[in-house]
Amino acid sequence: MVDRPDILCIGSVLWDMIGRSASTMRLGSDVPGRIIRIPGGVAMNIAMTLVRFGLRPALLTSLGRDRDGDALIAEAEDMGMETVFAYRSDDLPTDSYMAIEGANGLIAAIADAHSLERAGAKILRPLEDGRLGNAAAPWAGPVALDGNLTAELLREIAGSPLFAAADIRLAPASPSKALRLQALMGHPRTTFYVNLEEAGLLCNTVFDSSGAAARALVARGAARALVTDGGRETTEAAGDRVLGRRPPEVLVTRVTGAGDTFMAAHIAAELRGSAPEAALEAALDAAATYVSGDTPQ
Ligand SMILES: Nc1ncnc2c1ncn2[C@@H]1O[C@H](COP(=O)(O)OP(=O)(O)OP(=O)(O)O)[C@@H](O)[C@H]1O
Ligand SMILES: O=c1[nH]cc([C@@H]2O[C@H](CO)[C@@H](O)[C@H]2O)c(=O)[nH]1
Repeated sequence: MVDRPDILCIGSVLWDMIGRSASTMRLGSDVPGRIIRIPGGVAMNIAMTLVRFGLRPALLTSLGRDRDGDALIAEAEDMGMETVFAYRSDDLPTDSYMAIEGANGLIAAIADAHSLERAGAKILRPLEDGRLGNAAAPWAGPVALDGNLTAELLREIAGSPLFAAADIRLAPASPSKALRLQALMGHPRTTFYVNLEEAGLLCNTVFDSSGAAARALVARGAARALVTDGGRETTEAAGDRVLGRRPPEVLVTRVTGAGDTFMAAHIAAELRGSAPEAALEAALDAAATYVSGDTPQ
C-alpha cells in the first residue's frame, strides 16, 4: 500500500550537467573548470525543495528504463520522494539538461526534455486509473505543475476533470517556455509563481514592480499570482486582494534556487493552515535565509 503523498510534482525530472568555470567566458571559450551531474528538471527541483520543508512529494514524470532513469529514481527515493507513479518508457530515453556557467553568469544552456514532451498525457495516468484519483473522484490536493510540459498538455490539464479539484501551483521552466503557462490563465484554482521578468513575458510588457505585475496577471485571468522581485517587494494578488511584503534585508551569497525556495516554503506554510500574510512572510523568511547561505544547498 502506497501512502498518499502530500503533493504531486508534475513535469521534468532529468540529469543536469553543469560546467562551471571561474573564468569570464564568451562564445567559443575553452577554459578549465568543473563538470558535475546532479538531479534537475523543474519538477525535481521543486520536489527537492519541498522535501526540505518536510513534505513528501510524488513525482509524475517520464523516465527511460535506462541507467540514467534508474539512478534518478534511486536519488529521489533516497531523498524521501514517492516514485512509484513515474512513467517509465521502454523506448524514450531519460531527459537531460546542460549548462555552462562562467564568472559572468550563465553563458548558455540546452534543455533536452523531448521524452517528457513525447510521453505527453501518459505521465498523468495515475490521476485517472484510480491510483491517485479518477474522473469521478479527482485528486483533491496540491499539485506543483512545471512549465516544461507542452502548451498542448497544459491546455488539456486546464480543461480536464482530473484536475477539477486540484490546487495547482504553477512554475515556469525557462523564459523561452514562459508563454506555455498562458494555458492556465482562467483556470479557477491555479496559483502562478513567477519572477518579475516572467510576469512581463506572460503579459507582453516590462513591469517595474511586483505589485503592478501581480495585478496584471490577475487581470489576464490568473486566479492567483505571486510575483517575486529579488530583494524588492514580493506581491500576492487574488481577485481584489493584493498583499505586498518586502523581503528581510540580508547579505546575499547565492541566488539560484531562491524562487523554488520561496514557492516551496509558501506551499508548506499554506498546507500548515497559515493565513495569507503569515504564509507570505514565512516564504520570504525562508528565501532570505536561503540566499544568505545559512542552509545547506
Ligand atoms: N537580495 C535578496 N534579499 C532578500 N531576499 C531575496 C533576495 N533575492 C531573492 N530573495 C528572495 O528570493 C525570492 C525569489 O527571488 P527572485 O525574484 O530573484 O526569484 P527567481 O528569479 O525565480 O530566482 P531563481 O534565481 O531561483 O531563478 C524573493 O522573493 C525573496 O524572497
Ligand atoms: O527548459 C528548461 N530549462 C531549465 C530546466 C531546469 O531548471 C534548472 C535551471 O534553471 C535546471 O535544474 C534545469 O534542469 C528545465 O527543467 N527546463
